[in-house]
Amino acid sequence: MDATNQFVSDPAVVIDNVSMTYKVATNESNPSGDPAWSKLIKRLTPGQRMATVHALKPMSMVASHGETIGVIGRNGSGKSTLMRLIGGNERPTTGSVLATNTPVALGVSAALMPDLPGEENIHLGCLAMGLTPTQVVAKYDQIVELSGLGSAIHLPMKSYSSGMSSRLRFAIATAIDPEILILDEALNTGDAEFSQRTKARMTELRKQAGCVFLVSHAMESIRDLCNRVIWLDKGDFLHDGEPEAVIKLYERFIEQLRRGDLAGADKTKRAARREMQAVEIQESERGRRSIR
Ligand SMILES: Nc1ncnc2c1ncn2[C@@H]1O[C@H](COP(=O)(O)OP(=O)(O)OP(=O)(O)O)[C@@H](O)[C@H]1O
Repeated sequence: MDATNQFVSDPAVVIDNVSMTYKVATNESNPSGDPAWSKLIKRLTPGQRMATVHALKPMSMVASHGETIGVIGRNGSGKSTLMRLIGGNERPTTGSVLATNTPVALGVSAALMPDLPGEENIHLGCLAMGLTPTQVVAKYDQIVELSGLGSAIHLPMKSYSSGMSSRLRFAIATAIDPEILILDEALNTGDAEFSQRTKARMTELRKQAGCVFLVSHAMESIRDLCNRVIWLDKGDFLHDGEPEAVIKLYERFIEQLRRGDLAGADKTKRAARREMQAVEIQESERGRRSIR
């Protein structure tokens, strides 16, 4: 059994040939060279064209229960796009995302109200995630403790620093012991003490066989919290494996770019892609998929 196959036990999320393409208006002349868009272009404001952004090129992977998967890559590589697709916030252009449960993103902030104190926002956030009022009461102390906000929990959320509100959002999002949790750049604003608590909570989730996706530019957080890492670059799924191995390749690539060694950076990318053991998801019978 190869390194990739060991990830395939007990799948939580299956990403089956998923890609995401956006069409955006641009002032650049003939950005995509796609004649099919010429009719549409005529209807746009003069001077504007449609550009095609390949935010995520076709990719397949399987995330299992008990995995904390770090998602790394340069700006604009498709990390957040992939998280939105996994979270069900957007539909992919091709392929499908299958999950064993509804993924919880730290974006419960949508349900939170800046004018209300943290304590009332705990109720709002938990209700928005489907907890009953009795369950919220049972979880309340644990959430306040994890947030580490102390008496600030009685202050309106609009008075919180970005670190404080991200701590509260993390505490709320993990309160329901989510089976699938998406943390997109959510933990970077916490201080050292919160990092310890976050780590402990994420270890608990992993032990309960949760599956966590963690997008971060902070390699220390990725090293600390993840047991698997995927690397995206300009929409390409470049590598997938043990954190140290993937981070080493990524850091070499970034260093080569910094030095202006484009040939070296390209070589690193090609090596990463070549070494990756891709999974193949097959439809064994209508509606049933198997993983190779
Ligand atoms: N709604 C959208 N409409 C058009 N283009 C988009 C949209 N969302 C993302 N993109 C484009 O898709 C590409 C990937 O963006 P994405 O936000 O997924 O990257 P990222 O890896 O999360 O970047 P960062 O590290 O900067 O957060 C970028 O080129 C971005 O401009």
